[in-house]
Amino acid sequence: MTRLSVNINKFATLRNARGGNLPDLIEVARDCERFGAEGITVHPRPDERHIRYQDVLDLKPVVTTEFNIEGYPSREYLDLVLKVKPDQCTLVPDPPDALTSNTGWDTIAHQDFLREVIAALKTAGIRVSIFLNAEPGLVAGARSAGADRIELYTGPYAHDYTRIIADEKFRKDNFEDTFVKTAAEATAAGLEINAGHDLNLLNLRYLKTHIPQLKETSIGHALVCDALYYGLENTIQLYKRELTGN
Ligand SMILES: CC(=O)[C@@H](O)[C@H](O)COP(=O)(O)O
Ligand SMILES: NCC(=O)COP(=O)(O)O
Repeated sequence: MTRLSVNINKFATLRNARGGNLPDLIEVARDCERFGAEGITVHPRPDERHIRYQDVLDLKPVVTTEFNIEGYPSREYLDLVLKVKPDQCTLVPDPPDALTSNTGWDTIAHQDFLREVIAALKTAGIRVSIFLNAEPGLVAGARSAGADRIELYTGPYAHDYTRIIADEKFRKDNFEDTFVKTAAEATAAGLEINAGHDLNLLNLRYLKTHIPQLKETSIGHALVCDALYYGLENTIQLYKRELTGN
């Protein structure tokens, strides 16, 4: 089974736009779970452009499925997650001014740093996933750093999706030899696999079909946009249907 973890960053973007508490993130998280979400993901960025550190503290007692906190392992991030102790931390190499996450870790160059951070989080009983580009050669470094999971950065997959499904040579070079091979390497190394970034109702089923061992997809931007048209409950059900194949 592949869990759908709803990333609620963009609900916080809307809330912050007016300075009040509408939409109320606590209600959003509760409703997402009531509508079928199997996890809640947040990504508190240093500038608190959407999710604020206080939101993370407020959400902790509310989330009853799986709580996944993404972020760059700065001192502030680590102090927060070691206080909150979520089910999972997903480490991303984003600089503070990143518009969004747009690359994964160099698990070789950052091996010592990742190993130290991951050890501290696992000592606190937190599962650790690290954001990874679909490059099979990076998997060994993720394993030796002590990660429990990798999260495949699916931005390039989403960008190239229509060519991937239409062009056999392009598909081999940009999906089979990257995403599928990286997933196979990770499974062989004993790592579980998450995926996320720019996944949507168009491209999700194909990814799940070709990487059936996916444990979790965390989806936010497109899901929130779809919810504006289809409603949140219906949208969550539509995304889950793409993961179950029904
Ligand atoms: C790690 C990842 O791909 C997403 O969590 C992404 O970072 C979303 O962040 P924004 O909502 O700030 O774009
Ligand atoms: N880890 C990916 C995530 O949480 C949401 O990414 P996106 O769907 O907002 O691109």
